[in-house]
Amino acid sequence: MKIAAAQMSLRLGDVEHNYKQVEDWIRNAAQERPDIIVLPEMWNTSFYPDNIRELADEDGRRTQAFLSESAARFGVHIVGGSAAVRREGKLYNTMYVADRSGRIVSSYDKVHLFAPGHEDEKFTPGTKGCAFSLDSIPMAAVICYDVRFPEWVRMATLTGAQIIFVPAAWPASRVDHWCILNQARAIENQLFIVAVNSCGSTDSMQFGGHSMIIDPWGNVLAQGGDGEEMLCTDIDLDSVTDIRSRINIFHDRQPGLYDLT
Ligand SMILES: NC(=O)CCC(=O)C(=O)O
Repeated sequence: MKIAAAQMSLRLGDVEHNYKQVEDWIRNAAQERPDIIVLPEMWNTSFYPDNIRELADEDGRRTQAFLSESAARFGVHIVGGSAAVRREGKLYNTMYVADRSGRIVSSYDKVHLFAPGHEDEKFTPGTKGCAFSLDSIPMAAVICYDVRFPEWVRMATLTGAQIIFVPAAWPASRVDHWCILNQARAIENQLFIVAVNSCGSTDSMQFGGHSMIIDPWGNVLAQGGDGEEMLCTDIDLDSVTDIRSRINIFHDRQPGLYDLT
């Protein structure tokens, strides 16, 4: 399976520019004939302008139509990072996944909102995880700060996922955490992690890039630098069963003992 990860620089609050840019990137990535294109977090507005409430996509209608139409046009699955979405007057940081027929197969509202950046004051957290299949392969997704919560990523793994996507808008100042956490999540869950960060800067934030495609042994198959870049890599899904047969943590874990309260 071939994965393309779009590490891009987005313009804060410039929704039209960002749509055009994402459209160009999807068109260019499609020339490499990937099975899946993955976008970063909150690509419609960047993370995040003061007037986010006005700019957010009402009911995610435009985002879903755009991802669906792009996926069908280029015959590629799109894990749509996330977009700022307004539903019933509330703001959400929402991922949509479109399969190559153009069907929206999953959506996910970010559950762990980044309180140090006041995301929790503006946005409403999701209440459910995200698991879906593409080409009959089970996969899951979390968004950015979610990756700091190993229990949440383990829950996603226990759905049978072989790949977990982590779109992000992670700052350069903590890019060492980003790399280590993603690698740890791949090793401890014995699956592929496709972690796609933003790069570039806004007035107050420098995003860290260093998107990563990591195999279930923790090997980094592809890694971005600081700037814009499309990572494109083949992954061998057989390695999930191979590694789990060598060290079978899913057989050896003791879930009955994991509540000490
Ligand atoms: N967009 C985010 O969730 C930022 C997360 C972050 O900066 C961190 O966990 O550190």
